[in-house]
Amino acid sequence: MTTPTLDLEGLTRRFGATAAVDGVTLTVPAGQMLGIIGRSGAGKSTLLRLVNRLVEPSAGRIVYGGRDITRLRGRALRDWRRDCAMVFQQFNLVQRLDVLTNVLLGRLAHQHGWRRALVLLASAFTPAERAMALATLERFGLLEVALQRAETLSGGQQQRVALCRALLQQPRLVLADEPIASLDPANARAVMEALREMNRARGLTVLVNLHHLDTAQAYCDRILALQAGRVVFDGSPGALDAARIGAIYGMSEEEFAAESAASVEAAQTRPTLA
Ligand SMILES: Nc1ncnc2c1ncn2[C@@H]1O[C@H](COP(=O)(O)OP(=O)(O)OP(=O)(O)O)[C@@H](O)[C@H]1O
Repeated sequence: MTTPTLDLEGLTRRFGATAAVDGVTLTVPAGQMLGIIGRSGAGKSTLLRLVNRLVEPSAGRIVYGGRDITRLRGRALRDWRRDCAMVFQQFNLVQRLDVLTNVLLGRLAHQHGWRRALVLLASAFTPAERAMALATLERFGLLEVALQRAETLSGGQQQRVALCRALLQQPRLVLADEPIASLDPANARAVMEALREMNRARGLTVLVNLHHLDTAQAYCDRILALQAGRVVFDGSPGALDAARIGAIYGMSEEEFAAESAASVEAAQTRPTLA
Protein backbone atom coordinates (compact mmCIF):
# COMPACT_ATOMS: atom_id res chain seq x y z
CA MET A 1 0.00 0.00 0.00
CA THR A 2 1.37 3.44 -0.84
CA THR A 3 0.58 6.45 1.27
CA PRO A 4 0.25 10.10 0.30
CA THR A 5 2.76 12.84 1.03
CA LEU A 6 2.96 14.44 4.48
CA ASP A 7 3.61 18.19 4.39
CA LEU A 8 4.53 20.33 7.37
CA GLU A 9 4.19 24.02 6.60
CA GLY A 10 5.79 26.47 9.03
CA LEU A 11 4.81 24.20 11.89
CA THR A 12 5.36 25.91 15.25
CA ARG A 13 4.58 25.08 18.85
CA ARG A 14 5.37 27.46 21.67
CA PHE A 15 5.25 26.64 25.38
CA GLY A 16 5.33 30.06 27.04
CA ALA A 17 8.50 31.75 25.85
CA THR A 18 9.97 28.49 24.45
CA ALA A 19 9.48 27.62 20.81
CA ALA A 20 9.68 23.81 21.08
CA VAL A 21 9.12 23.51 17.32
CA ASP A 22 9.88 26.60 15.33
CA GLY A 23 8.72 27.05 11.74
CA VAL A 24 9.39 23.51 10.50
CA THR A 25 8.66 23.14 6.78
CA LEU A 26 9.08 19.68 5.35
CA THR A 27 7.69 17.30 2.74
CA VAL A 28 7.87 13.60 3.60
CA PRO A 29 7.16 11.47 0.51
CA ALA A 30 5.05 8.33 0.80
CA GLY A 31 6.98 5.40 2.22
CA GLN A 32 9.99 7.38 3.39
CA MET A 33 11.81 6.48 6.61
CA LEU A 34 12.83 9.78 8.17
CA GLY A 35 15.24 9.81 11.12
CA ILE A 36 15.03 12.86 13.40
CA ILE A 37 18.03 13.65 15.58
CA GLY A 38 18.93 16.46 17.94
CA ARG A 39 20.12 17.17 21.46
CA SER A 40 17.82 16.82 24.43
CA GLY A 41 15.07 19.45 24.25
CA ALA A 42 15.56 20.09 20.52
CA GLY A 43 11.85 19.47 19.87
CA LYS A 44 11.86 15.93 18.47
CA SER A 45 9.02 14.57 20.63
CA THR A 46 6.94 17.69 20.20
CA LEU A 47 7.30 17.42 16.42
CA LEU A 48 5.94 13.85 16.40
CA ARG A 49 3.10 14.80 18.75
CA LEU A 50 2.16 17.69 16.52
CA VAL A 51 1.82 15.34 13.55
CA ASN A 52 -0.83 13.19 15.26
CA ARG A 53 -2.36 16.26 16.96
CA LEU A 54 -1.60 15.14 20.52
CA VAL A 55 -0.08 18.61 20.71
CA GLU A 56 -1.83 21.51 18.97
CA PRO A 57 0.27 23.83 16.80
CA SER A 58 0.66 27.50 17.71
CA ALA A 59 1.09 28.25 14.00
CA GLY A 60 1.51 26.48 10.67
CA ARG A 61 -0.22 23.53 9.04
CA ILE A 62 -0.02 19.78 8.66
CA VAL A 63 -1.26 18.53 5.29
CA TYR A 64 -1.58 14.87 4.33
CA GLY A 65 -2.52 13.86 0.82
CA GLY A 66 -3.76 17.40 0.23
CA ARG A 67 -6.02 17.34 3.33
CA ASP A 68 -5.52 19.95 6.05
CA ILE A 69 -4.98 17.81 9.16
CA THR A 70 -4.72 20.88 11.38
CA ARG A 71 -8.44 21.56 10.94
CA LEU A 72 -9.73 18.06 11.76
CA ARG A 73 -12.18 17.72 14.63
CA GLY A 74 -14.23 14.95 16.27
CA ARG A 75 -14.54 11.73 14.31
CA ALA A 76 -12.17 12.88 11.55
CA LEU A 77 -9.48 13.66 14.14
CA ARG A 78 -9.96 10.24 15.78
CA ASP A 79 -9.58 8.62 12.36
CA TRP A 80 -6.36 10.57 11.75
CA ARG A 81 -4.95 9.40 15.10
CA ARG A 82 -5.78 5.83 14.08
CA ASP A 83 -3.84 6.44 10.86
CA CYS A 84 -0.77 7.49 12.90
CA ALA A 85 0.57 4.67 15.08
CA MET A 86 2.77 5.89 17.95
CA VAL A 87 5.67 3.83 19.27
CA PHE A 88 7.22 4.91 22.59
CA GLN A 89 10.57 4.46 24.30
CA GLN A 90 8.94 2.55 27.18
CA PHE A 91 6.85 0.26 24.89
CA ASN A 92 3.62 1.01 26.83
CA LEU A 93 2.42 -2.60 26.87
CA VAL A 94 -0.04 -3.82 29.48
CA GLN A 95 2.46 -5.88 31.46
CA ARG A 96 0.02 -8.31 33.08
CA LEU A 97 -1.72 -9.17 29.77
CA ASP A 98 -0.40 -11.76 27.34
CA VAL A 99 1.44 -10.76 24.18
CA LEU A 100 -1.40 -11.71 21.82
CA THR A 101 -3.92 -9.53 23.69
CA ASN A 102 -1.45 -6.65 23.75
CA VAL A 103 -1.14 -6.90 19.97
CA LEU A 104 -4.93 -7.10 19.55
CA LEU A 105 -5.28 -3.85 21.50
CA GLY A 106 -4.10 -2.18 18.29
CA ARG A 107 -7.53 -3.03 16.85
CA LEU A 108 -9.25 -0.83 19.44
CA ALA A 109 -8.29 2.17 17.35
CA HIS A 110 -11.01 0.95 14.97
CA GLN A 111 -13.75 0.89 17.63
CA HIS A 112 -15.55 3.76 19.33
CA GLY A 113 -17.94 4.31 22.22
CA TRP A 114 -19.68 1.29 23.75
CA ARG A 115 -18.29 -1.09 21.10
CA ARG A 116 -14.77 -0.22 22.23
CA ALA A 117 -15.66 -0.84 25.89
CA LEU A 118 -17.29 -4.15 24.96
CA VAL A 119 -14.33 -5.38 22.94
CA LEU A 120 -11.99 -4.36 25.74
CA LEU A 121 -14.00 -5.93 28.59
CA ALA A 122 -15.00 -9.13 26.82
CA SER A 123 -11.81 -9.44 24.76
CA ALA A 124 -14.28 -9.82 21.86
CA PHE A 125 -11.87 -9.67 18.96
CA THR A 126 -12.97 -11.37 15.75
CA PRO A 127 -11.32 -14.54 14.40
CA ALA A 128 -9.96 -12.46 11.51
CA GLU A 129 -8.34 -10.03 13.96
CA ARG A 130 -6.81 -12.89 15.94
CA ALA A 131 -5.47 -14.43 12.74
CA MET A 132 -3.98 -11.08 11.76
CA ALA A 133 -2.34 -10.71 15.17
CA LEU A 134 -0.86 -14.21 15.05
CA ALA A 135 0.44 -13.75 11.51
CA THR A 136 2.08 -10.47 12.52
CA LEU A 137 3.69 -12.03 15.60
CA GLU A 138 4.98 -14.87 13.43
CA ARG A 139 6.53 -12.43 10.97
CA PHE A 140 8.41 -10.78 13.79
CA GLY A 141 9.57 -14.10 15.29
CA LEU A 142 7.33 -13.77 18.35
CA LEU A 143 4.79 -16.53 17.83
CA GLU A 144 6.22 -18.78 20.54
CA VAL A 145 5.77 -16.07 23.18
CA ALA A 146 2.20 -15.15 22.09
CA LEU A 147 0.61 -16.51 25.26
CA GLN A 148 3.22 -15.24 27.71
CA ARG A 149 2.60 -12.17 29.81
CA ALA A 150 4.31 -9.10 28.38
CA GLU A 151 6.30 -8.64 31.59
CA THR A 152 8.21 -11.90 30.97
CA LEU A 153 9.76 -10.59 27.73
CA SER A 154 13.04 -8.75 27.19
CA GLY A 155 12.89 -5.06 26.32
CA GLY A 156 13.68 -5.78 22.68
CA GLN A 157 10.90 -8.37 22.45
CA GLN A 158 8.48 -5.98 24.14
CA GLN A 159 9.26 -3.25 21.66
CA ARG A 160 8.73 -5.66 18.75
CA VAL A 161 5.36 -6.58 20.31
CA ALA A 162 4.59 -2.85 20.40
CA LEU A 163 5.44 -2.68 16.67
CA CYS A 164 3.04 -5.60 16.03
CA ARG A 165 0.35 -3.73 17.97
CA ALA A 166 1.05 -0.66 15.84
CA LEU A 167 0.63 -2.76 12.67
CA LEU A 168 -2.73 -4.14 13.86
CA GLN A 169 -3.89 -0.53 13.92
CA GLN A 170 -3.33 -0.59 10.11
CA PRO A 171 -1.79 2.88 10.15
CA ARG A 172 -0.53 5.00 7.28
CA LEU A 173 2.25 6.56 9.32
CA VAL A 174 4.38 5.29 12.17
CA LEU A 175 5.63 7.89 14.66
CA ALA A 176 8.35 6.29 16.77
CA ASP A 177 9.67 8.36 19.68
CA GLU A 178 13.10 7.06 20.74
CA PRO A 179 12.04 3.42 20.20
CA ILE A 180 15.47 1.95 20.98
CA ALA A 181 16.69 4.34 23.67
CA SER A 182 16.27 1.78 26.50
CA LEU A 183 17.66 -1.21 24.60
CA ASP A 184 21.07 -2.87 24.39
CA PRO A 185 22.74 -2.87 20.95
CA ALA A 186 21.51 -6.34 19.85
CA ASN A 187 17.90 -5.62 20.79
CA ALA A 188 18.14 -2.14 19.30
CA ARG A 189 19.24 -3.69 16.00
CA ALA A 190 16.34 -6.17 16.02
CA VAL A 191 13.83 -3.37 16.64
CA MET A 192 15.30 -1.09 13.96
CA GLU A 193 15.23 -3.98 11.48
CA ALA A 194 11.57 -4.64 12.34
CA LEU A 195 10.77 -0.96 11.88
CA ARG A 196 12.59 -0.92 8.56
CA GLU A 197 10.68 -4.03 7.45
CA MET A 198 7.37 -2.30 8.29
CA ASN A 199 8.51 0.64 6.23
CA ARG A 200 9.70 -1.41 3.26
CA ALA A 201 7.16 -4.25 3.12
CA ARG A 202 4.10 -2.14 3.84
CA GLY A 203 5.19 1.13 2.26
CA LEU A 204 4.52 2.84 5.60
CA THR A 205 5.90 6.30 6.14
CA VAL A 206 8.03 6.25 9.31
CA LEU A 207 9.17 9.23 11.37
CA VAL A 208 11.59 8.03 14.02
CA ASN A 209 13.36 10.04 16.72
CA LEU A 210 16.82 8.69 17.37
CA HIS A 211 19.68 9.65 19.66
CA HIS A 212 22.44 8.03 17.66
CA LEU A 213 23.53 9.42 14.34
CA ASP A 214 24.98 6.07 13.25
CA THR A 215 21.62 4.34 13.78
CA ALA A 216 19.85 7.01 11.76
CA GLN A 217 22.47 6.62 9.03
CA ALA A 218 22.18 2.83 8.96
CA TYR A 219 18.39 2.61 8.70
CA CYS A 220 16.89 5.87 7.44
CA ASP A 221 16.41 7.25 3.92
CA ARG A 222 16.78 10.80 5.15
CA ILE A 223 17.90 12.61 8.28
CA LEU A 224 16.44 15.73 9.85
CA ALA A 225 18.48 17.43 12.56
CA LEU A 226 16.76 19.82 14.95
CA GLN A 227 18.21 22.45 17.22
CA ALA A 228 16.01 24.62 19.45
CA GLY A 229 13.00 23.58 17.36
CA ARG A 230 14.52 24.56 14.02
CA VAL A 231 15.68 22.36 11.17
CA VAL A 232 19.46 22.67 10.96
CA PHE A 233 20.05 19.78 8.55
CA ASP A 234 17.75 17.97 6.14
CA GLY A 235 19.33 15.56 3.72
CA SER A 236 20.71 12.18 2.89
CA PRO A 237 22.39 10.12 5.64
CA GLY A 238 25.71 10.19 3.80
CA ALA A 239 25.83 13.99 3.85
CA LEU A 240 25.79 14.21 7.65
CA ASP A 241 29.33 13.35 8.67
CA ALA A 242 31.27 14.05 11.86
CA ALA A 243 32.45 17.44 10.56
CA ARG A 244 28.88 18.49 9.82
CA ILE A 245 27.76 17.37 13.29
CA GLY A 246 30.60 19.42 14.76
CA ALA A 247 29.57 22.48 12.78
CA ILE A 248 25.90 22.13 13.74
CA TYR A 249 26.14 21.18 17.38
CA GLY A 250 29.57 22.51 18.34
CA MET A 251 30.65 19.08 19.61
CA SER A 252 32.20 15.89 18.31
CA GLU A 253 30.06 12.93 17.22
CA GLU A 254 31.24 11.06 20.36
CA GLU A 255 30.20 13.92 22.63
CA PHE A 256 26.85 14.11 20.83
CA ALA A 257 26.27 10.36 21.41
CA ALA A 258 27.46 10.52 25.04
CA GLU A 259 25.17 13.45 25.83
CA SER A 260 22.26 11.59 24.26
CA ALA A 261 22.97 8.48 26.34
CA ALA A 262 23.00 10.61 29.51
CA SER A 263 19.65 12.18 28.64
CA VAL A 264 18.19 8.69 28.07
CA GLU A 265 19.35 7.59 31.51
CA ALA A 266 17.77 10.68 33.04
CA ALA A 267 14.51 9.94 31.20
CA GLN A 268 14.51 6.36 32.53
CA THR A 269 14.48 7.59 36.12
CA ARG A 270 11.28 9.55 35.43
CA PRO A 271 7.98 7.74 36.11
CA THR A 272 6.30 6.34 32.97
CA LEU A 273 2.90 4.90 32.09
CA ALA A 274 2.60 1.09 32.28
N1 LIG B 1 4.13 20.20 27.78
C1 LIG B 1 5.18 21.04 27.81
N2 LIG B 1 5.14 22.15 28.57
C2 LIG B 1 6.17 23.01 28.60
N3 LIG B 1 7.30 22.86 27.88
C3 LIG B 1 7.40 21.78 27.10
C4 LIG B 1 6.35 20.81 27.03
N4 LIG B 1 6.73 19.83 26.16
C5 LIG B 1 7.97 20.16 25.72
N5 LIG B 1 8.38 21.32 26.29
C6 LIG B 1 9.64 22.01 26.03
O1 LIG B 1 9.83 22.06 24.63
C7 LIG B 1 11.19 21.82 24.29
C8 LIG B 1 11.29 20.62 23.37
O2 LIG B 1 10.94 19.45 24.09
P1 LIG B 1 10.88 18.00 23.42
O3 LIG B 1 10.48 17.03 24.48
O4 LIG B 1 10.06 18.07 22.20
O5 LIG B 1 12.41 17.79 22.99
P2 LIG B 1 13.18 16.43 22.59
O6 LIG B 1 14.10 16.80 21.49
O7 LIG B 1 12.19 15.37 22.32
O8 LIG B 1 14.01 16.10 23.90
P3 LIG B 1 14.45 14.68 24.54
O9 LIG B 1 15.43 14.09 23.59
O10 LIG B 1 15.05 15.04 25.85
O11 LIG B 1 13.19 13.87 24.67
C9 LIG B 1 11.94 21.65 25.61
O12 LIG B 1 12.47 22.90 25.98
C10 LIG B 1 10.85 21.23 26.56
O13 LIG B 1 11.17 21.60 27.89
